[in-house]
Amino acid sequence: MEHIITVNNLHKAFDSEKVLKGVDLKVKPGQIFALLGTNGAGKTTMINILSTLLPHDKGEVNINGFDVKESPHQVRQSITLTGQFSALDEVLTGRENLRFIAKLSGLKSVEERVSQILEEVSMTKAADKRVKEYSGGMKRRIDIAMGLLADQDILFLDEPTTGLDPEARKEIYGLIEKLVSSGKTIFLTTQYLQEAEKLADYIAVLHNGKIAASGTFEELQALYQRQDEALDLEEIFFAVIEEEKEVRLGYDKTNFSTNRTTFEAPEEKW
Ligand SMILES: Nc1ncnc2c1ncn2[C@@H]1O[C@H](COP(=O)(O)OP(=O)(O)OP(=O)(O)O)[C@@H](O)[C@H]1O
Repeated sequence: MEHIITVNNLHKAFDSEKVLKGVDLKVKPGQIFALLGTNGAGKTTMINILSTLLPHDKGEVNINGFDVKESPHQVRQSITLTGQFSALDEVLTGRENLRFIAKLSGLKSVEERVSQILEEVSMTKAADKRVKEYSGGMKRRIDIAMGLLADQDILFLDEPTTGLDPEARKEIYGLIEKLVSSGKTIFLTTQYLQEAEKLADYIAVLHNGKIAASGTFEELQALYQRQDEALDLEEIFFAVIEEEKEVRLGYDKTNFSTNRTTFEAPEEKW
């Protein structure tokens, strides 16, 4: 399968607020795909639609060969979602939390699977301590571990490092890299652009309800330059947003030059 996630012309409105206005994107299997956007751009809305939690108004979403509207059950069997807020019971230990979810999911060989996953997220040593004694990074690792129990192919991680200190963020990124090297596809949102720059195989910027720019970091660098100077992802992100504003309002460009001629997602690069 060339693309494990395909989104075509996706629209979503809440009452009169149009949040997604024709999103197109494609994700290759085994990639780390980072969706970036300012607060309120619609990143969580996207993740919720792609993971079948929220119905969309128009367009097609295909996950692992299944349409989210026609085959939500099969989509759910292909994915896991770790949201922005921890789903852990603080009174239980990490192991007990995992055991609970493993049993609820009807997994076989629960103890063996739980130990295996604890090892995978490097939490074997602290597994029998109560979650309330864990650091933020440890909690997040158990949160991600819950999603790994059933061994799905695609992981949606909504801001997996938000609220963590730099060291804990590094640990989570190490874990994400490990998961991808074991064959998972990761679709994540993040506010930490430097980390997305280092980690992501493919980056898309959601702005004004559409993908305003997308590509590998190197492709984005080639498209957005300032006087032939290479930009980092943060500078590219602001250039994209600034450029969109200029195009919508009809301003002249002043600060940034781009090699872009259109503002459509560069399909040929997928
Ligand atoms: N259930 C809902 N009902 C009404 N409006 C909603 C709902 N969910 C999201 N919105 C609105 O949709 C817009 C996009 O929200 P969303 O949470 O998807 O953005 P985001 O990019 O994830 O933001 P953040 O980075 O702050 O988490 C916001 O204006 C939000 O208020």
